[in-house]
Amino acid sequence: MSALPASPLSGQVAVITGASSGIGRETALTLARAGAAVCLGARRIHLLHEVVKEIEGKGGKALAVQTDVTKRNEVKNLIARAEEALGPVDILINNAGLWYCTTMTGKLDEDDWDTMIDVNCKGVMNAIGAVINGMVARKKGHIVNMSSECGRKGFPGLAVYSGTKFFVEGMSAALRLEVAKHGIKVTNIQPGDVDTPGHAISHDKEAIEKFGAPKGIELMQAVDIAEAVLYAVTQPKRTAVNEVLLSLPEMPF
Ligand SMILES: NC(=O)C1=CN([C@@H]2O[C@H](COP(=O)(O)OP(=O)(O)OC[C@H]3O[C@@H](n4cnc5c(N)ncnc54)[C@H](OP(=O)(O)O)[C@@H]3O)[C@@H](O)[C@H]2O)C=CC1
Ligand SMILES: N[C@@H](C=O)C(=O)O
Repeated sequence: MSALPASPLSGQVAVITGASSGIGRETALTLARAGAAVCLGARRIHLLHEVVKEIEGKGGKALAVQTDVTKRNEVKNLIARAEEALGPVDILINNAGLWYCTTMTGKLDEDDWDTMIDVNCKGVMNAIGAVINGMVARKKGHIVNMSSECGRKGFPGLAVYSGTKFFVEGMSAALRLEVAKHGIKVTNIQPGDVDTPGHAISHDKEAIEKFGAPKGIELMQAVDIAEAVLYAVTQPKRTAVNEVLLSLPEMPF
């Protein structure tokens, strides 16, 4: 099997949502290292600027745009700024997302339920809506959705979160069939537990104890998922990577 060229994404433009932390941050660094010009969207602009600085320090090209993916106009602005500064968007990484480990009984954290749906579902659709017709017009593009193993089966304590990722999976399966004829690929990345700050936002102590990230087991690292994204977006035109499921060996899926 031939080795990857030194800069397999040279000349390509990638937009990564949720690039201020965790998997999105590592994915931005990884795609930039592979030669892509990257546009980073998230709410914490100061963190995005740090990522841009790190990329530029290594000779890469990057742009930070403060973006709340739940606000459609802000997502359209993200894409417009990317296209203006870097060129047409070749790759969209729909990474922005969050989860609250919480049960659907007892004290109902319904506001958390709403937030997960807004970010993980509507946020993904806002980004797809902002890029898809341009990709169709150019007859090429790649949409990578950060799903989860929770998008493959429901996990107790993560029922609403699982539902959001099932949404991503179902939508992606249909979108993939719709846009294949336009030369657009759709890939879903489905990680198990990854060691990121995302675990810290949950506040339902009982649910966390019962259903939270496993203790005493080495979790995956954000860079592991970023490498999976790189694999998916650097395949030849003749090869479409539809799904990549990544699990903890000690907790096989
Ligand atoms: N860590 C894990 O175990 C797993 C994570 N995933 C998925 O990976 C993705 C990234 O999560 P992870 O890196 O772990 O968590 P982090 O908390 O480290 O990163 C989440 C990112 O999403 C961004 N984000 C959240 N809400 C919004 C919003 N409204 N608008 C724009 N950006 C937003 C955050 O940016 P900011 O706050 O600056 O806006 C941040 O950059 C998520 O989709 C998650 O579901 C999937 C499987 C396993
Ligand atoms: N990090 C997990 C949620 O707890 C997942 O997305 O699988």
